[in-house]
Amino acid sequence: MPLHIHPTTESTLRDLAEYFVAKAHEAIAARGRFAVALSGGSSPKKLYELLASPAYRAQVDWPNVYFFFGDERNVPRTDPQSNYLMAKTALLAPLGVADAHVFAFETDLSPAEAAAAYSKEINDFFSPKPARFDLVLLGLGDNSHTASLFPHTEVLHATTADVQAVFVPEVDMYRLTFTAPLINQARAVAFLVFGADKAAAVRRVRQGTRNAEEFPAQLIAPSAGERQWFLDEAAAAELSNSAAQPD
Ligand SMILES: O=C1O[C@H](COP(=O)(O)O)[C@@H](O)[C@H](O)[C@H]1O
Repeated sequence: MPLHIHPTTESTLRDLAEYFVAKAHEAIAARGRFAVALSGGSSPKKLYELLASPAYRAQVDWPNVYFFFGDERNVPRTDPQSNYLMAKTALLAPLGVADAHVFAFETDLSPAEAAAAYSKEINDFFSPKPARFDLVLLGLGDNSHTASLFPHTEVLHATTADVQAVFVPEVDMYRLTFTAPLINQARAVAFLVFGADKAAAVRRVRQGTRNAEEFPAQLIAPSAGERQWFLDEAAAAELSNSAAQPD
């Protein structure tokens, strides 16, 4: 079912953790490894803590998991805003993931150089095949951005499956982000959204008039993969019954 709505944030997180475990099993059984792109921002920390907790840590063959980041703030890895730091603290360090399995942005480079270097790392990892993540985790901002695909930014028009740097006036900083074409090459994409302050964005992205300039998350539509939404009831509150039906 592409749309998973739960009464609480906790049950939403558990469902997504189970989905993560299932996708990891599937990928490792089929290809010997699981390549996942983590999301950042405020929503996924609890998911990462759950995955590292005793209930889930034994369910995944972590040594065969490779971690990437779907976007990053252009800040040092030690900065509290760093997506890498959050994931390291909540997930990677508690699990003892080897550094060689963690692909973090080199934010000491210029934004353009960091984006180019990350694109190359991704291409080298998947070479000779095109970059195809087993799972891309995504959040949704209350302005309908996802990854660092912000409204009215140039990166929304990207036609190449790579990583780009974008200056986002709204947050007054450079961000580094997967382009929509790169995300859409994934085998699976999962949005995690909770809280009433995201309800309007969920409705606009899922049910609103097509307008990716205003609602960038509308760009996410895997060409040969699945797209899942994990919502709590508060985030799903503005969906009409018909829109609450599976995609
Ligand atoms: O996919 C993502 O979405 C968030 C927006 O999520 P929020 O929980 O911070 O509102 C984004 O900023 C984040 O970096 C990204 O990976």
